[in-house]
Amino acid sequence: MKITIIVNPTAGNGKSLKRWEKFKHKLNFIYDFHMTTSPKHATALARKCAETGESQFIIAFGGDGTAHEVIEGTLDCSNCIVGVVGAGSGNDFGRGFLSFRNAHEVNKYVQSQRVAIEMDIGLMNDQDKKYYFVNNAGIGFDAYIAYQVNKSPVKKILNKFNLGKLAYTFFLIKTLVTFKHFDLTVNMPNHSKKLEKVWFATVSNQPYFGGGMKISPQSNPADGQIELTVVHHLSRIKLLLVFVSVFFGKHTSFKEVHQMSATSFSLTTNNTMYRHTDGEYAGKTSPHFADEFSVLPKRWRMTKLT
Ligand SMILES: Nc1ncnc2c1ncn2[C@@H]1O[C@H](COP(=O)(O)OP(=O)(O)OP(=O)(O)O)[C@@H](O)[C@H]1O
Repeated sequence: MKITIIVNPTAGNGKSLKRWEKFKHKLNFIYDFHMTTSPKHATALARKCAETGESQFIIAFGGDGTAHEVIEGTLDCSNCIVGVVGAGSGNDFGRGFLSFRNAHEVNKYVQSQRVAIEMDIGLMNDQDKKYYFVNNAGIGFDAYIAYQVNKSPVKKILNKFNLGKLAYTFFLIKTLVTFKHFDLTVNMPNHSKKLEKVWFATVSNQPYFGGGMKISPQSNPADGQIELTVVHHLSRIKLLLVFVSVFFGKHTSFKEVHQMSATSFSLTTNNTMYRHTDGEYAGKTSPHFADEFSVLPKRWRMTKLT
């Protein structure tokens, strides 16, 4: 089996590279190595490995974005196993999936039988484009905050002082004051629902989002289902309360939080709304045109750690 390590040096605002410099000296096997040079590069590198037809063990070294990109490059590769070393800022992947915590665990896996488990991936399809999501995809309030934080130069400056979360808090408060709700029509295989005054709708493949919030406690990335969480009809103050309770997975007891499980959801908004997939900007909704969210079961293979 060929082993390839793909490192995103920019993940965790550069901390990933520093961690890699120490990590590599503890590895006791032979591997190919690539450093990404731009967004989506990890997908191209992983796809190249997958296309060789050889058995491949590909390790993504970075944050959620890097894990996502490597997985996307190995979709439907039955000879590929993806392993992840979480070295980003949010690292929700490591909360919902099992990832390597240190070099010792990677060495141990390489020396073992290298057992793999098949995992689901989510797909968001609008009229023009497909977007995959490993963790979750969303529309509305949270997507707009993620968009603002990612494009803000302030985030880079604050990250240098380990204060990246302050940027998120700033945009959360700003958006809380200015955000205008939307109406959402949800179509599922056997019923439909109209929800008014919606703050956000999140479709989850695994429980965590936003850097540790357990938004969808019942999600399981290997069960052939995805879960929709819709938060609507509540005041700005109560929304803050919901956000706090999400950290403890207690938000599901609020009557304004709707959760449902299915293999697909078709979501239509009445206004243009920001979207994200795995925390990255994924365009905007078009009013009255549906975005299709579905689960693609068992489409990639992950290290099974014991
Ligand atoms: N050399 C590079 N220069 C600039 N951006 C890069 C480079 N390599 C990868 N990227 C991009 O960096 C983005 C962020 O990476 P990643 O999500 O892994 O780290 P993070 O944002 O710190 O972690 P998390 O998502 O867990 O908070 C990804 O969207 C990826 O496309």
